[in-house]
Amino acid sequence: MLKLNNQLNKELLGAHVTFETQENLPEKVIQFGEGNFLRAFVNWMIHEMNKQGLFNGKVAVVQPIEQGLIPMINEQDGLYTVVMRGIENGQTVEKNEVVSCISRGINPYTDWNELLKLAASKDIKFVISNTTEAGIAYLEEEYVEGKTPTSFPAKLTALLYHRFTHFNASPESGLAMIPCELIEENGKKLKEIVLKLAAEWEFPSEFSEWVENHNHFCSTLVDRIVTGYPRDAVEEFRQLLGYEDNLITVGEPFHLWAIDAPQEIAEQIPFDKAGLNVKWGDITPFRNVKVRLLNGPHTMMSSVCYLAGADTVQQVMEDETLSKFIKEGMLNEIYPTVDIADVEKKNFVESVTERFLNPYNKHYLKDIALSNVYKFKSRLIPSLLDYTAQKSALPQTITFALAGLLAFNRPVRTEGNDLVGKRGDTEYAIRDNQEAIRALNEAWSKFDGSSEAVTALVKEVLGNTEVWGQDLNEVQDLTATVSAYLSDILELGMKASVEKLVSEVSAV
Ligand SMILES: NC(=O)c1ccc[n+]([C@@H]2O[C@H](COP(=O)([O-])OP(=O)(O)OC[C@H]3O[C@@H](n4cnc5c(N)ncnc54)[C@H](O)[C@@H]3O)[C@@H](O)[C@H]2O)c1
Ligand SMILES: O=P(O)(O)OC[C@@H](O)[C@@H](O)[C@H](O)[C@H](O)CO
Repeated sequence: MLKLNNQLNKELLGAHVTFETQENLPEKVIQFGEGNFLRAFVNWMIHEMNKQGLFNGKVAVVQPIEQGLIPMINEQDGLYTVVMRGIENGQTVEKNEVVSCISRGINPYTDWNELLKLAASKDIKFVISNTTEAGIAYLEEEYVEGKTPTSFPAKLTALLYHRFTHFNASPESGLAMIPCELIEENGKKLKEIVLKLAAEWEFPSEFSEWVENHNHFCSTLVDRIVTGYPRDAVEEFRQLLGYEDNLITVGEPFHLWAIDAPQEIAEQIPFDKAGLNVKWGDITPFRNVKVRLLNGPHTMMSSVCYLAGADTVQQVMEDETLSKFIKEGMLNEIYPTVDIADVEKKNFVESVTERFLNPYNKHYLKDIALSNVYKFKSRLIPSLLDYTAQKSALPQTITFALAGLLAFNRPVRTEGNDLVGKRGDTEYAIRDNQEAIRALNEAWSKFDGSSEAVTALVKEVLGNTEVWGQDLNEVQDLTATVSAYLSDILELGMKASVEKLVSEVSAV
């Protein structure tokens, strides 16, 4: 890799920025995932605790898949800048901070033994992860001693087994797993897969008992909008910071981490004592409100508003029609399905609206649209079903967004495993899980433009139980309504169709 003269690393750091190196702290955390979010959220928090002398530990970062940022992380001695931009309590926040809690990056595909060695360290207490929703998934695979397993849960199982044997099953050697993946009961799901793999790999039953009794798998819910590397403002940041940093990650000041863990873990990793917004205890209320009222509207806008011409969340919120569309969905359709006190709900919606309008973070709809079929299923279908059950009618804007999702996922061609869609003259990548890609590609390939073909396409896609986990055609009136909206989108274009929808909804 090309080394730049002015690139951030330990040597350069002293000359350019003030910080505490916390050089000799022990590695206490193994972290699966080196992405933008973890660096701007968990690592930023650990850095904050270290600054206050409350944790005194470093993080060894492991790349979960073969391609990743480990070489870049090591090139910069684990250092990178978190750029915080936004409005907090009415005040503009603009902070740049070099985070120094990462000791090193380990590539398990080239250094598996190094990772096992670390797993056998008495200092290690935590495994933190964010491997996207796709990462906590069971994959059938063989265990071959000394060989890097493929999936993240399989890597974790092998690593825990090594620790178990190294410490002769001692209860004190158990770890706390703190996953951040945005799936329901992430900790519980991760544990189930670990135990399933342990049984399949015929590890001794004492290992499973040790996993059960002396390790904790905490379910968590994370919240911070992180837009990542500022790819369209690289020069601006180079000037501002005075050094090159290939790992800058941009995020908003707002942060919330709800962690369901026993008291002893809260004491070992005392985020809240460092003034961080970490809530220990039941995470269910936080999860419902956040996934439905923040991620849900994001997913609605990622297909509909992108095809209507907007590129960023801020542009959506500043456009009269598009913001009405999103607000209608949030306030009148999703809001009644969230079961928490009205005051809290109102506060949350107000803060989300302010966060969506953040003028400093460019949050691209194309990024949010990654895996948007999968996200629609987990972030919007529950609201659609609850609303329909409550009101005996379909939520119009969410239903329209479902039609918009089908339109967004209309391929003009394929490229490797991805599909390519088109907005005007601009092509965009359609990336999703294999079932969704297959279902949409097949359905659109039969489409001949007739009105019967629209209904047939909608029926086929909504009926794909592999994609949705159920047959959505069974929801009263859904097939016909989505078909009508999709016909509008195909005939009038997206912007005019949203205008039509918004005027119909406001007239009711
Ligand atoms: N960016 C945000 O605002 C934000 C906020 C809250 C939660 N999240 C969650 O964090 C996740 C990562 O976001 P990011 O912005 O850091 O993305 P990123 O692309 O920077 O990082 C993705 C990480 O996931 C790993 N990964 C990807 N596919 C994988 C797979 N199949 N198996 C194992 N690991 C895999 C990558 O190696 C990388 O470490 C998202 O899926 C999202 O649910 C993001
Ligand atoms: O990160 P994703 O791709 O799972 O979802 C896109 C956004 O909805 C998400 O990143 C939010 O900004 C985040 O969940 C806020 O905490």
